[in-house]
Amino acid sequence: MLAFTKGHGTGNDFVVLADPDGQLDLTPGLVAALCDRRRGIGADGVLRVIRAAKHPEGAGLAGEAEWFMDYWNADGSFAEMCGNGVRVFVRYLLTHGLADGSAAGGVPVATRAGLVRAVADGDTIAVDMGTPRVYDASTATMGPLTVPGTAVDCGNPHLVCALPAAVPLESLDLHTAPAHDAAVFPAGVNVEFTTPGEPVDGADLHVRMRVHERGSGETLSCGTGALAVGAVALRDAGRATGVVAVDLPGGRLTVTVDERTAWLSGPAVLVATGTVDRAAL
Ligand SMILES: N[C@@H](CCC[C@H](N)C(=O)O)C(=O)O
Repeated sequence: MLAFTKGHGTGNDFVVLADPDGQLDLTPGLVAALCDRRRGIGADGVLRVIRAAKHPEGAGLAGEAEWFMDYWNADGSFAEMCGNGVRVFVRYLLTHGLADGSAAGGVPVATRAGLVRAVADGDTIAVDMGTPRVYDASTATMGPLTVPGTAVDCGNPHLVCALPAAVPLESLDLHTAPAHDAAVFPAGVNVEFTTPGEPVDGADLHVRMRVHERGSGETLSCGTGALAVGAVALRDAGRATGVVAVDLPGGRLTVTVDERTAWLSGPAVLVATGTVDRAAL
């Protein structure tokens, strides 16, 4: 039997597996079976909680972070980064006394994209994600609709596409992945579609979005996707810094860009614990 915790950040849901010493034989097949919404637990991805020193990709950061976020997409593929995943991961560490929430500088977490730090404040967990790199123009195509977009590196790859005013966000069929340019995104891409939102108190800009995630399909929320959308919204507004409210089907995330970095914040909760019969998956 395998013990698990289930958590989510604005509806982007994860199976959390505690494997501090790296003894679990976690395979793409097991990840996909756990994430299966009919035959398994169901999730957009798996977060393995493993000591950085015990994971080959985390060992280099073991001096700075005790824990490595071993993130897997629902189809069993890896991703370099997951913004909502980090927030749920830190919620797990704090709930289980595995990290000090009052530590100066926040809770450090090693990821495939490097070290991030998170700060908890009640229901909200904010992560210093570093400044996203807005770097290229490209397109996404769905059937007859081709939408120009902007490539953004948040540790993982994103393509942010502003919809024409005549195409409502709700009208998109994201059951299948939008086609993208493999020359720009050789490792695949997460595609965000955006439309402007009404003014929101406390934010300089407001954007609504939906996302098709590499390896997980359409999800209710994507933290790095919101980060990418926030960075493009600020660029398009001619601003170097500011606060962007990003509304997704699963709720609101806030992106705050200052001279040094970019913060991603929003709720992160643990909702269930249990055991799963590995042999029955
Ligand atoms: N939902 C995540 C992103 C997860 C990884 C992504 N699917 C990829 O393959 O890059 C988030 O909250 O950032």
